[in-house]
Amino acid sequence: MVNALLDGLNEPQAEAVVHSGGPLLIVAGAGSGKTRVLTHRIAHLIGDRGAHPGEILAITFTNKAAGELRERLDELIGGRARGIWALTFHSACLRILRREASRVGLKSSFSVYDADDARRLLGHIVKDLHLDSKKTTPRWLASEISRLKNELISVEEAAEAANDAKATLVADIYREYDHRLRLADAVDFDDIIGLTVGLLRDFPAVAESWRRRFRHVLVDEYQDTNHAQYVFLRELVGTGEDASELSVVGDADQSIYAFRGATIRNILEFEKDYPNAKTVLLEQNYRSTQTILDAANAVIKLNSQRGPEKRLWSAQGQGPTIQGFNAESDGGEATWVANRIDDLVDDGETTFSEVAVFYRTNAQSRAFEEVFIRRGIPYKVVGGVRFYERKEIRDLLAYLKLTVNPDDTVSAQRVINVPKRGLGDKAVGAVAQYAAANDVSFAAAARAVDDIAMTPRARNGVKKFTDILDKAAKLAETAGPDEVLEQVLADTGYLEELSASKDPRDESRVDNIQELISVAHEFSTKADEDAENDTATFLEQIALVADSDQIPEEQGQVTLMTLHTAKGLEYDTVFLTGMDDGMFPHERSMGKSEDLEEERRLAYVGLTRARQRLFLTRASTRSVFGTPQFFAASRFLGEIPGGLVEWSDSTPPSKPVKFGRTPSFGQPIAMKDPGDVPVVTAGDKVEHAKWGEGKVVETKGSGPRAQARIDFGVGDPKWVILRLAPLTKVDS
Ligand SMILES: Nc1ncnc2c1ncn2[C@@H]1O[C@H](COP(=O)(O)OP(=O)(O)OP(=O)(O)O)[C@@H](O)[C@H]1O
Ligand SMILES: [Mg+2]
Repeated sequence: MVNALLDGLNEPQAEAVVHSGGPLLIVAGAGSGKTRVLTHRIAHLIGDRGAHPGEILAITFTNKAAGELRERLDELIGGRARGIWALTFHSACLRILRREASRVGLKSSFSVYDADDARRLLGHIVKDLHLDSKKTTPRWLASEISRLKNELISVEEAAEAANDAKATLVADIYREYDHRLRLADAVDFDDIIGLTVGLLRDFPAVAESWRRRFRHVLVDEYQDTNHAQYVFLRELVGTGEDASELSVVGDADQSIYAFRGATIRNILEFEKDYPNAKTVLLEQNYRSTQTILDAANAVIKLNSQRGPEKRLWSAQGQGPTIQGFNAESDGGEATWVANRIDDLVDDGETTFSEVAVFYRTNAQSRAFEEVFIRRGIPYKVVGGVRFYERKEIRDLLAYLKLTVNPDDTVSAQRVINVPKRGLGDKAVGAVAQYAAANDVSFAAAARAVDDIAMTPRARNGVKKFTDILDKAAKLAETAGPDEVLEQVLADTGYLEELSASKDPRDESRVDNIQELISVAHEFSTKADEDAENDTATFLEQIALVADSDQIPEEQGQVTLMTLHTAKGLEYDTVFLTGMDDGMFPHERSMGKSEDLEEERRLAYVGLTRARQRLFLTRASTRSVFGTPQFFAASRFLGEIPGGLVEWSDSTPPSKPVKFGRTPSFGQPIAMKDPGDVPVVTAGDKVEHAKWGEGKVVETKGSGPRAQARIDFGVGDPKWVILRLAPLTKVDS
């Protein structure tokens, strides 16, 4: 057994696998087998050290990664792997919370609010407190409160620490938000971790029993843990005599979730936090060619905030040179990428499923999708607007959530008048007011509708709503989520409303609902013996899907995703696109050096996903909100040694394209020579080929970025890029 598990591991890897006793830290660069070591270590614990699978908690960054870990273990040690908890932080803490709910003041049927629910709840609060929702946006509040929760700062501590108007406002809303969450018997994502920490801290006996249960805790991607997750691990594992064995693997250079509170501190100071820790360094990369590694190393070297110096090397040889392409437009960039993919697949060099296209932000997928559809290149976009974020799906899930937790206020307010039941804002407001005055949940208030002043028609509507909920809740006691959904659809007339609609989008909504019912049906009839298949579990699974959980299982599709989602994955062929300053590094991150370093780590993550072939592409103009804008090459490109990349350019534009529409693919828009760019100032008269005569209102930028806002007498004044616009100055 020992040999079988250690076969195919190098010396430090094997050392990490068999290490026993104190805490273990494996720090190493990308592709050095960290995840592989973790998997082998678990197999070793069970196979050679006699650990019971139930004693193992393995924390991965996504549910998909957890699934893969289980699969790999199945290969290594067979069915015995089933009892281990291979979960994300959120799934693991949620399981613990469900079992101990009453101790933290929750019912075991509590709801999980995702980001959208949380923002809605904050929206209600902003409205009820008569705050300006443009200045105090729910999105901003959500991120402020999330930051506090990730730091484990309680409502009281936030209020105490608040020393200016802004912090006081946030603290006040934090208090109200938490109060309303508890009234709704709901937790948000950050609470899942925070409440579990509270549980372990406040109930030493509970902490001890979980510690006895999980004798081995293993964490992948440790560099992306935030403070709350760090404390959770500490509390769970313990530090005394009875501490469990903690093994973490990570790479400070791949920490890319600072915006969610992740802090490299956790990995940099592991040895301080756990003084008897053993540290293992891995230096051989098994994933990529030396060329790819050289490029990645050259970029990351420029960061000042780093872990121990790593010398990552590959035995795979130099491999092909990196290919770079300077496109004139984002459409041209996408066309070039499609051409390369077609060539590689035609030549039998790779398959579609071994190709990934990365970009910085979700919106960038559109240009690629358009070209791929035209070309018949099969693809799948990971992330973006997700199935479970669609309106009709969220509506139905709201009903489903209410069957499990009748106090779920955000869900109740969402669907009390969906489909329409003759309830105006006034009636809904009256119910909400009653709820606030009596400190009960919205749905509880709806049930007391006889005590609330409103028109008989509205009262009837409310009663119809609570009747539907009661009936659905009753069915949910014995039936699966698919049957409950079908009954809700029948009772509410939701489908009829969609069918009667003339909006063409409503047709696809009906398809989506069908899809949801199929998913629910599949879930309900799942044969897996130890799987729970009640509605609450179904909802939980949906609430915790992460972007990278949707990576295609079926073969034969190119994968399109953001760089953040690409973490931990690998592909034969990788296209890193949108390599323009302002796109990547992202515009918002170019100011502060620590933000720029985070972007550089993201570049490092992207570059190191490639096994064989790496392509870097950019475009000098991109359509931003329908208007072409000029971009300079990403500074990261300049950081890669020239000899590693072979650049090519698109052919210069032959004929000018009319300004004012998105440049079409492969048809770059014309740019004036610098000498021909009109120089204008406010007050100047100009003539535009399409819009006619206008007057310059203001100007900004200089050189190739010079822009002017021009009033053409119709609509709002328009911003144009002087280098691109078919515009001449008119002497007056
Ligand atoms: N000793 C080894 N022999 C052969 N292949 C290996 C060895 N160690 C790792 N690999 C392979 O190298 C690739 C990278 O390994 P793995 O994904 O575990 O690296 P990682 O350090 O977790 O990377 P990342 O930092 O990107 O998460 C995988 O395909 C893995 O199977
Ligand atoms: Mg990994």
